[in-house]
Amino acid sequence: MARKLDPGQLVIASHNAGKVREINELLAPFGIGATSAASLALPEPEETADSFAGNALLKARTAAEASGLPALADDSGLEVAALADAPGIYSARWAGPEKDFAKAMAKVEAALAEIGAEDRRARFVCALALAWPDGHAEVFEGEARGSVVFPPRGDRGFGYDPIFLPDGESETFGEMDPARKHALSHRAQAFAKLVAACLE
Ligand SMILES: O=c1nc[nH]c2c1ncn2[C@H]1C[C@H](O)[C@@H](COP(=O)(O)OP(=O)(O)OP(=O)(O)O)O1
Ligand SMILES: [Mg+2]
Repeated sequence: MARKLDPGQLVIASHNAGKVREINELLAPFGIGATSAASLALPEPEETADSFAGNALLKARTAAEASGLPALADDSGLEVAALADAPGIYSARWAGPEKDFAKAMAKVEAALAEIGAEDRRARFVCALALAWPDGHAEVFEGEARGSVVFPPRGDRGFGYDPIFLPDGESETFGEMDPARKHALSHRAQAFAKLVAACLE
């Protein structure tokens, strides 16, 4: 049995504004007041684990310990099949310290061109970790399957959204209405599992 989350205060342990916005939109129907890690000036831990779940747990535990509140962290990334699932857990790092995702998307295109790959299959993966100050934690994973397209399309969303075309859709995550992204995304899939386990 997963531990239930009280509708009190929750810290969103992320320094990525795009993610924080999406997580707030997902939390809105549950009446949970969320504070951002940035507004509490929480430290940004080094992501030393070798999996999405491991890094999500590390971020959630650090924030729960520092704030004394339950903390929700998200570790996510883009896996491109022809690139042996790169950039994967290194998705943020491919954008460099300046967080230049135009550069990161161009790197994906160049890496595919370099090996002459025609296979464009890709997926977004998200691990959400919920940690309490006493050390208890729960992790939930979700994925969205699709393909990468070039050139990038659309300026909604964040990160690699402009090159991700979900299976069965005609618009990239960068083009589509945010509500549509929430119906399909890796983050929304993981969140639905969290809701079923910890909020209902
Ligand atoms: O829905 C998404 N749409 C587009 N790109 C996405 C998405 N979800 C993850 N991504 C990419 C960009 C992000 O920078 C990286 C996650 O890296 P990740 O370490 O989990 O997040 P981060 O460093 O940006 O913020 P933080 O660790 O403070 O939560 O994967
Ligand atoms: Mg990060």
